[in-house]
Amino acid sequence: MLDADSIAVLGAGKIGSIIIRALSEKLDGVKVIATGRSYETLQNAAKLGAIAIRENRKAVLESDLIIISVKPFHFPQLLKETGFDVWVDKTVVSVMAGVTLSTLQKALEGAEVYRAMPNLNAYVGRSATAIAENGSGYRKNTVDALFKTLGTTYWVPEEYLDVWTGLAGSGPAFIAEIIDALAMGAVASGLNRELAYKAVLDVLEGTALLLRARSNIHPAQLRDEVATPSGTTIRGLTVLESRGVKAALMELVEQASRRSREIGTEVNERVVKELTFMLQQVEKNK
Ligand SMILES: NC(=O)C1=CN([C@@H]2O[C@H](COP(=O)(O)OP(=O)(O)OC[C@H]3O[C@@H](n4cnc5c(N)ncnc54)[C@H](O)[C@@H]3O)[C@@H](O)[C@H]2O)C=CC1
Ligand SMILES: O=C(O)[C@@H]1CCC=N1
Repeated sequence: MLDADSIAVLGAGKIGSIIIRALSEKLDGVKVIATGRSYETLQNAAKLGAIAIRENRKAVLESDLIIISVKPFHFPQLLKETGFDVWVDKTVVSVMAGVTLSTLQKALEGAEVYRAMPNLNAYVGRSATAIAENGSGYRKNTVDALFKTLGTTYWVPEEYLDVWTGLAGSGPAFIAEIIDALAMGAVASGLNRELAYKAVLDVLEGTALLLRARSNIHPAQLRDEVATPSGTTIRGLTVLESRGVKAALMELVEQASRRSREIGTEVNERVVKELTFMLQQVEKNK
């Protein structure tokens, strides 16, 4: 049973619209309200089953649970639009990269806050979503049920969220790049693009299924089973080693994770500035 009659998705962009679609299709009797800046965004959200409106403040006031899916650097502007007197007793889940629970708690006074990191594989119900909570856990089961409509959920300490962002949040982009490179290699060797692309996707899906089916064996074991002495695989692996591809992939995740932490610090500074300004305005108008 969901402990929320009405859910708002603030910022119905790429991830927001996938969330709207999943909530509308998979949860019965829940009202989904979506906001966006452009006519196209609102029209798309309405098509996916949401009540699409322009006013963030109204969306928050009319909802029990709010998902924030604007870009991290648009968060201060969003706060300006909602005001800071609307959050008491609301449950808020941010999917913004980097933005910490402490920043959210400061900005959304009186709300119960969660930070989640899904990925675009949610489109096919296969997001690996990490979620961190900040204390009361009042609507934890509801938050879990919502994100299970996108795939698998993992409840983790907040310190893991930036790494999760660098690995699983950004992951579909990294894997897409590798898929493209492998397909291009096949094209360079004479296979047509269409067949090459199909083959890479089959290999990728099959390898993930195989590793899971064999009780999560270490990938190195599978690699060694494939690599015949003096065969084709070891010739290919030698290229990866000589070009430092493994080290590059390790650094890729480290750098992406670091960027998530940096975004967290930068957004916190901007939010504090915005809140200070908003409080000054309130004092002035007294
Ligand atoms: N794209 C991805 O793969 C993932 C993105 N995220 C996070 O989700 C958030 C959104 O990312 P995307 O969907 O990729 O971006 P996006 O740009 O596609 O979506 C953001 C939407 O918010 C709207 N917006 C901006 N300011 C607004 C305001 N004041 N009021 C209402 N709507 C407003 C924009 O017009 C846009 O439609 C980011 O914080 C990102 O870090 C999280 C996981 C995966
Ligand atoms: O690139 C980004 O910042 C966002 C977070 C995870 C996926 N996209």
